[in-house]
Parts: sequence; C-alpha cells; structure tokens
Amino acid sequence: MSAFTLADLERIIAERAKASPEESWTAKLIAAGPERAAKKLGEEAVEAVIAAVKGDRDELIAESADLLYHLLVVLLSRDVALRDVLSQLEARTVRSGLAEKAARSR
Ligand SMILES: N=c1c2ncn([C@@H]3O[C@H](COP(=O)(O)OP(=O)(O)OP(=O)(O)O)[C@@H](O)[C@H]3O)c2ncn1[C@@H]1O[C@H](COP(=O)(O)O)[C@@H](O)[C@H]1O
Repeated sequence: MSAFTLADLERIIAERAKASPEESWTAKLIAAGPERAAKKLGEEAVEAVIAAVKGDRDELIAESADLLYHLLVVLLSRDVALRDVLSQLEARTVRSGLAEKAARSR
C-alpha cells in the first residue's frame, strides 16, 4: 500500500502554488483567488456526491481524489494548515458524533 498522505499532497500544493499559472493548475487556482478555488471545491463535492449516489466505486474514488486535492487548495488559499483541521478532528475523537450533535443543540 502507498504511504502517500494528505500532508505530502499539501506540501506539493504549497510548492506548486509558487509556479507560473501557465504551467500549474494549482498556481492558476491560487492566482484566481479563494472564491474561485471554493467554487471548484463545490463542483468537485457535487461530483463526488453523484458518484456516491450512483454507487460507481471507481468514479467515487476519482472524484474523492479531486475533492481532497481542491479542499487542500482552498485551505492554502485561506492560510489554513491541514494540521489545524486534523487537530480539530483529533479533538473530536473523545466523544461520538451523536453526543457532539446533542451538545450542539443544547
Ligand atoms: N491532485 C491533483 C489534481 N486533481 C485534480 N486536478 C486538476 O483539477 C482540474 C479540475 O478538474 P476538472 O475536470 O473540473 O477540469 P476542468 O473542467 O478543465 O475545469 P474548469 O477549467 O472547467 O473549471 C483539472 O485540471 C485536474 O487536472 C489536480 N491537479 C493537481 N493535482 C496535484 O497537484 C500537483 C501539482 O499540479 P500542478 O499544480 O498542475 O502542477 C500534481 O502533480 C498532483 O499531485
């Protein structure tokens, strides 16, 4: 199994963001601004949802890859580090999602 992680992809994205928009999709998205990157993220999310509803495994894998890549580009565009998202997820591991949801509505 590949040892490739989202942290590896985050590093690649940060590096490619400095390239010319003519030679890098990442640089092109970053240059277009956070709103454009966020719009692309939304499109990829919808495509992943459609693949999930259809039950097309290969399409779901491909669209999920697009989705995660574009999420990392959006995080970079707003100066949010992946580790901050992971810290948030780690903090949530102390209780179940149902307990967290119940606490929210109180
Ligand atoms: N993982 C990805 C990745 N996933 C998807 N994409 C690109 O995301 C783009 C959007 O996909 P679409 O099918 O929606 O493309 P489109 O229809 O042409 O988009 P629109 O212009 O119409 O909005 C495509 O150009 C894909 O190639 C990615 N581009 C880059 N990466 C990673 O980022 C690295 C650096 O890429 P560059 O920045 O392009 O050098 C690559 O080596 C990869 O590791």
